[in-house]
Amino acid sequence: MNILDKIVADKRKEVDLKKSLITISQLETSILMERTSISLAEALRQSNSGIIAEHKRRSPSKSVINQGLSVQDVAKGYADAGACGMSVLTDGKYFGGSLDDLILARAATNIPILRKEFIIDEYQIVEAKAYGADVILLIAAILSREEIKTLSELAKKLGLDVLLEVHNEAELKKSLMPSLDMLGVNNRNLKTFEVSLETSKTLSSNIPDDFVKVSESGISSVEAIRELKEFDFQGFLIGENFMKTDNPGVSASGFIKKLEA
Ligand SMILES: O=P(O)(O)OC[C@@H](O)[C@@H](O)c1c[nH]c2ccccc12
Repeated sequence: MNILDKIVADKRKEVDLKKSLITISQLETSILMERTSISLAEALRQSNSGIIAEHKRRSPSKSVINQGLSVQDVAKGYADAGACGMSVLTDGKYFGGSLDDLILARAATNIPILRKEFIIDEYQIVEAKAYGADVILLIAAILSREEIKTLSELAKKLGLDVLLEVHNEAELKKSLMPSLDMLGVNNRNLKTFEVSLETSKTLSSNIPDDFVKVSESGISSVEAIRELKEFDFQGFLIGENFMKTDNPGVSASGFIKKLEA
């Protein structure tokens, strides 16, 4: 079993357990169900920098990145830095995140927030909305076309944006459908952890213009973003490069200033 299979097997158990403890109707009583979501796709279309800054304490590829920060401070720092959006890891076992992180980030900022999670069930989409997310991630490597359709259509019904993540041409071909807003190319292979920005560059021409293109992972320089922009990418998801520092907001701010200079 590769790491992605393991994560998904654990996630199925976790979701089954949660469903037995808190029903969808209970989730739907959250006052955040009434909140109007902010579109990340729209924000990216209008942004110069296109930075989506991530809160990530640890990861299977890196182990510990930064365990000692308050997610509210990180969220405020990213928003003050001029990040276009924020991504919050909510997986606990492999990434050290939680739904509390999501709701605390929500309380701290008004920029669009992506729930970064391994979504395999409609339950997790209602949960995303109930805890204040604006956007959900769907990962093509772990979903069938039918599942992508059902999940993305539910997200749209709840007013959420959908970022669909691919890593190769087959995943991209199987996934294209109108209920997606953004197409993300993950430069990291989630099965082997290999990272190459070439993945984004190679796949970009196969992504139709109606989707906002996002390049994800392994981005650590302004120069890399300038290159990716030439391939029509408008969004750039950056985690470790900011999170490995003592003050991710300050690093994001310096990065964005340099990019916009
Ligand atoms: O820390 P990085 O290399 O900047 O990567 C951020 C983000 O792209 C990465 O965390 C990520 C992209 N897709 C995912 C899917 C699940 C978990 C994590 C991810």
